[in-house]
Amino acid sequence: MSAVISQRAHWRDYLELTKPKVVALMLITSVVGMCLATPGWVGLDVLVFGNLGIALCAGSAACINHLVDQGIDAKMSRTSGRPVATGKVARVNALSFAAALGVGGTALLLLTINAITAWLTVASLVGYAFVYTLYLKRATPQNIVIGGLAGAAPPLLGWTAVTGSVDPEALLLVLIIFAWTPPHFWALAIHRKDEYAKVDVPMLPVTHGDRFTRLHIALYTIILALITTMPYLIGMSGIIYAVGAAALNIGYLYWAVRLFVSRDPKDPMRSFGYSIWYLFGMFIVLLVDHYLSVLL
Ligand code: HEM
Ligand SMILES: CC(C)=CCC/C(C)=C/CC/C(C)=C/COP(=O)(O)OP(=O)(O)O
Repeated sequence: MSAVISQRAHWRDYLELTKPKVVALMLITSVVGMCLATPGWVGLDVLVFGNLGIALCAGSAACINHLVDQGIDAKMSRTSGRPVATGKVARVNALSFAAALGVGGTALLLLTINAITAWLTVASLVGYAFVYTLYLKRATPQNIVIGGLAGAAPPLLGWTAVTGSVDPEALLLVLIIFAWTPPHFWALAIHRKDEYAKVDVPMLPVTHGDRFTRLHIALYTIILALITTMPYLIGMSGIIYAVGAAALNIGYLYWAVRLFVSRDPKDPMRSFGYSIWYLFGMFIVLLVDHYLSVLL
């Protein structure tokens, strides 16, 4: 009896299906997209309903990822404890949950924000849950490069929630996350290479080896450092951003070089950890610069 009870799904299992920490960082980028879209303050309704709608749709996409990947998740030690992989949350319940989140999020964006934000969010949901998870992930080592576009969308979604239009500054914010995704993910993929090979997922370290992946992490980090200077160069952000971005880039370039020359097996996950702080820091610096530069 106790075994049955311990297997019963808890609300925390449903929360886990939404990949809450990933979605939380996405929401920071969408909030920054909103704030940078206007010289004034963002309306509380846009801030609350816009981010809630984006979060619900992103959570829905993450839940579909758990459903589609049930088989491979169950075979990899990093993911084998996930609620759908273990059977703790039944597939039908996960599917209903994903549908409710997706329909609820889309309706909220349509009713309280605008159509362009709603449809771009749906496109990101479909891009991650279906194009990336169902197809690209299993098809090509460029899976996360192309699929990264869906995860990079939140600052644009935040921007369109405020302006109703797709503008170049918003696309630059997308480009930052797009260029960040390969060094973010490939560091983890180096660490988990054997597991990906075991389940036949063609991640770059599996298909092209460790050295090639480390080189590509370094090249994308250089591209990322160049792209992140653009907000300053085009006058979108000021000196506070320039200094903050430079410091974060020096840190990431250090990790890229270290990863390329070092053989310490702990370094890939250290670099992965830095990637998350890097993106968080970059968007916080964009935000601080946006509000403080009027004072300078
Ligand atoms: C296609 C694009 C991406 C891929 C393939 C990817 C892959 C991953 C993987 C495999 C993990 C490890 C999860 C785990 O520990 O179980 C992870 C963690 C994480 N990712 Fe990404 N990611 C992508 C895009 C993003 C984006 C766009 C963001 C946010 C803007 C993000 C934020 C995070 C965060 C915060 C974590 C840590 C989660 C935790 O500690 O539980 N990722 N990512
Ligand atoms: C609407 C919107 C903004 C949608 C974006 C949704 C979203 C949550 C994207 C997350 C990207 C991510 C964590 C990819 C890893 O998937 P994986 O399957 O390679 O990694 P895993 O093995 O940890 O599941």
